[in-house]
Formats: sequence, structure tokens, C-alpha cells
Amino acid sequence: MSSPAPARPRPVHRAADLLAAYLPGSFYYSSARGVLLADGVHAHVRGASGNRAAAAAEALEAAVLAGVANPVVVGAIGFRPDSGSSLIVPAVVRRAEAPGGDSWTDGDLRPGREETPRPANQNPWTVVPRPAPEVYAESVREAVDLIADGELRKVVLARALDLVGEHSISVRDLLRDLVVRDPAAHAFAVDVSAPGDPAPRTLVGASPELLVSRKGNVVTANPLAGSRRRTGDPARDAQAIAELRVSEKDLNEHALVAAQVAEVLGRYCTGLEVPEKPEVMGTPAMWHLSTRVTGRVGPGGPSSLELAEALHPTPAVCGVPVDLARDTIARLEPEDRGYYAGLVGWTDLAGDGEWVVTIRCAEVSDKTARLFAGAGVVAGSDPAAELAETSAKFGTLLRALGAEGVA
Ligand SMILES: C=C(O[C@H]1C=CC=C(C(=O)O)[C@@H]1O)C(=O)O
Repeated sequence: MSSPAPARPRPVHRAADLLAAYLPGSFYYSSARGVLLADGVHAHVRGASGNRAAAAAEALEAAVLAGVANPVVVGAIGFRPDSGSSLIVPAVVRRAEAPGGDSWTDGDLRPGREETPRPANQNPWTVVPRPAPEVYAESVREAVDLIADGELRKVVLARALDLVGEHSISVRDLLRDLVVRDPAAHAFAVDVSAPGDPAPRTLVGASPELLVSRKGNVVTANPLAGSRRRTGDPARDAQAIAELRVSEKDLNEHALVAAQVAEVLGRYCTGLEVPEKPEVMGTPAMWHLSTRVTGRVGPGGPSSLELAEALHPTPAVCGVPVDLARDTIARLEPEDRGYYAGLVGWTDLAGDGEWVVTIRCAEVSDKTARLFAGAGVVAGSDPAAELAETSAKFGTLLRALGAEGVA
């Protein structure tokens, strides 16, 4: 057996250089905390649902013994327990830490001097909604009836848009566009190609929702639920924010997520802090109710991936009670979610890492992009409003693809 490689100091990289260095097949992840760009595969991490943190820990230890310095596990896990996962120990990892420890200025992440982002993927698109919008609205109506009748309290129903272009989609340009438009988002690109795929498949997106991060002994989660479209018009946006703060329906929808996240983290953390009332956070496309939950874990405590597996799926993407919500989703949604509503991120040997909820994303393969967006259905949900909310959520990806307004 070889002895562990001595820890080497990490070279310093610029965030913008790492974004520019992304190539198809790389793993890219950026957030307020830093940028991680990974290339090549040292080892694949297998493991069934609920067991992936243990498989990741084993793979990291084996990587150290094989001489990999500072190994990490990176990748994505699908929505359903039997969905695929794409987790690896990469051969090469380059990182850039955010300058102040926890936030970027726009300029840190911009690859060039370009001020106004313009979609680099100029494709004439054919758009196919799955299902048709009226069928989605009908399924929301059915879910509202189920909620009125029985045990189901919340279910998140999603719909998909398939965009087909005339030429191949550049994932590199799409990723760059997403990062430039919203440097505060958790932006990612993950190769999720599976055997038999006719072309490489990449999961790419800009999620606003931190499932969980661990940095040293500090654990943070940032559940979101309860939404309004962001229009860019100051008066309408101020009204949307004011409405969101007092909407009983949205506060109830949000409270279910915040309570589940606090309950799960409470099993692992001490000193849990859960603000009493949510705040409103904004992305370029949406306003969301947001609760930032923090706590601490002891030495040898759970890794970020163990915490993420315990939290997944939160009622931000599934529902309450979870099994009934999952069954309802399987029955009412015509398309398999794949990686949408799963998790994307990284974890290291010390257990540090960051995992986000896989929303505001697309699976891209050659000329096609499949986008998903969902909305939380609770008592009192209006099918037309939930449909409009999913259209607004598609905005993040549609703008970056130059296809705004097709949803
Ligand atoms: C399920 C999605 O968003 C979640 C995150 C924020 C707000 C949500 C909502 O208000 O329904 C959703 O729970 C999505 O973007 O596809």
C-alpha cells in the first residue's frame, strides 16, 4: 500500500479564468463561496440512494492512498431514489476562493469586459411543452382536490420544455451566460452522459437554492418556497415583494419547507438557528421567500453529502408527506424528472462542501435542451397562477438561451 501524499498548497486561480477554462465534460460549480473546476476522472463513485455519502467517503480515502492531493467528490444526483447519479473523484481540481471569503463582485466572475450579456446561443428554436400548459393546469387542479380531500398537504408539480435548435448548443456559452447574468447564483455544469446516449449530455443551470453547505463545523441551508415573477419594473416588483411577505398561501408553502429542513438538521446539528419569519430574496427572474438556517456539527460529524442526502427531497421540490407527494408526482407528471429537482455539488475529505437543489436548469445534448420548472401546490393554489409561475421560472434558462417568452 502506498503512503498518503503529503498535503500540497493549492495553487491560486482567478474565478474568471476557471469559467473561461470550462470545456465540455468538465465539472463546473460556482457560488458565493468560490469556484471549482474539475477535469478528468480518477474514480467513479457508485452507491445507492442514502448510501452515497459513505461511498464518497470511501472513494476519497482511496484517492488519498493513490496519491491524489486534496481529493473531492463532485457531481449530481437525480430526483428519485432510483434515478441515476453522476459522482466522480476528478483527476484535476482547480479552485478559486471568493475574495472576501463569501461573496463576489460581478467583475470577479466575468470572463471579459462585456457589460450587457447577450445570449451566445443564437438558435432558431422549436419548443415543445411537456405536457401542454392546459394539461399541467389540470394536474394542479387535481392536486388541489387531493389536498382538500386527504392527507396530502403540499406537492410540487413540474413541467418540461423541450427546445430543439438548428445547430448544437454550446454548453460553454450557456454556462458563461448564466454566470454573467447572475454571479450570486449557484451555477453548475455536470456531465451526466449515460451509456447509450447518442451524444454527451450536460446538466447546466443557475440554482438560487442552497440545499446545504458545510464549512468547518458550520452548516448552512437556505430553503426557498413561495414565489413571484420579477419584472424589472420597480413599482411592480415592490408590490410583488409586499404581497409575498403577507400571502398566507405562500407563507404556508414556505413554512413546510423551512420546518422540514430545520427538523432534519436538528438531528445532526447543535445551536440550530432558524429565523422566525422568512425574508424575500431575488434572482434576475424571480422573488422567493427564503429562510437561512444555520447550525454546527462536532468533529467527525456528517459530511456535506451526508447532510444533503438526509435533506433530499425537501418540500421545495417534492411535498408533504414525502411518500405521498412522490407518488402524486409519479402519477401526475408525464415526464421523468431525471436530474431536475435532485442535487448538485461537491464534498471533500474533511466533509466540507456545498450541495444545491437542481432547479433553474436544463439537460443539454447536441441540439436539444430539456428544461424543467415546478411550483408548490398547497390548499388554495390557483392552477393558472401556478402555470404562470413555472413560465416565470423557465425565464432563467430561456433568457440565457435567447428564447425568452416561449414559455
Ligand atoms: C421547484 C422549483 O422551485 C422551488 C424553489 C423556489 C420556489 C418554489 C416555489 O415557490 O414553488 C419551488 O419550491 C423550480 O424552480 O423548479
